[in-house]
Amino acid sequence: MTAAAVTLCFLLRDGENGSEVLLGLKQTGFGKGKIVGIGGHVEPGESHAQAVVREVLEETGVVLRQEDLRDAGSVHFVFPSRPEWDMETSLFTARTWEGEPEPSDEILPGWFRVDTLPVDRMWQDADHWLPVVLEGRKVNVVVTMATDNESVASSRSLLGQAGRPLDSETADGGAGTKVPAPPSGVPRQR
Ligand SMILES: Nc1[nH]c(=O)nc2c1ncn2[C@H]1C[C@H](O)[C@@H](COP(=O)(O)OP(=O)(O)OP(=O)(O)O)O1
Repeated sequence: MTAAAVTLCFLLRDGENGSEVLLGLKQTGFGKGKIVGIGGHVEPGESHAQAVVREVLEETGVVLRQEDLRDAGSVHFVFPSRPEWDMETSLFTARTWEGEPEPSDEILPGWFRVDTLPVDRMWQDADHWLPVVLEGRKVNVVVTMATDNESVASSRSLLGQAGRPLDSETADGGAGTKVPAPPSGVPRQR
């Protein structure tokens, strides 16, 4: 089965306490209740850049220009127990856009400090690749999920980059998701 083509864009800004990234609480569908990157499926006939500009507009109201996108590589999510969920995800960052993020039916957007990402409320693999992307580096990672479709069975960098999480095989053993208290202002939706 071919992995679905999806795309994510991480908007970055300078906050009072350092760099901040726009993420969002997923309010519907796949990954509901998790804090996720902004993006979605690439439609037939669209480039990945066109798709991410459209998705960011649909989900947050923010207007991006393709020329302001920075290519940050890709992550292949593999769900061996649910191959129909496999996704090949192109990643972008952006530092220039128009408008302020607004909630949509799908996403409740929010700014998070890059040095304290809400990893306990994200897909468990986020910690394996997102910090690298937000540092401005490119990734090319294959993340294989465990049979619970939540834990990470392994993650492997195809770039052979240095750095512990990306070039190490992990074996989280299918443990359940940790559910700590949510940060204030963002409702828990699990
Ligand atoms: N293991 C994983 N870790 C992660 O961080 N994001 C993942 C992931 N598996 C899937 N995703 C993301 C990638 C993709 O943007 C999104 C797909 O969710 P959906 O099918 O709900 O897509 P969307 O509803 O956002 O797209 P559209 O339906 O096209 O609007 O989930």
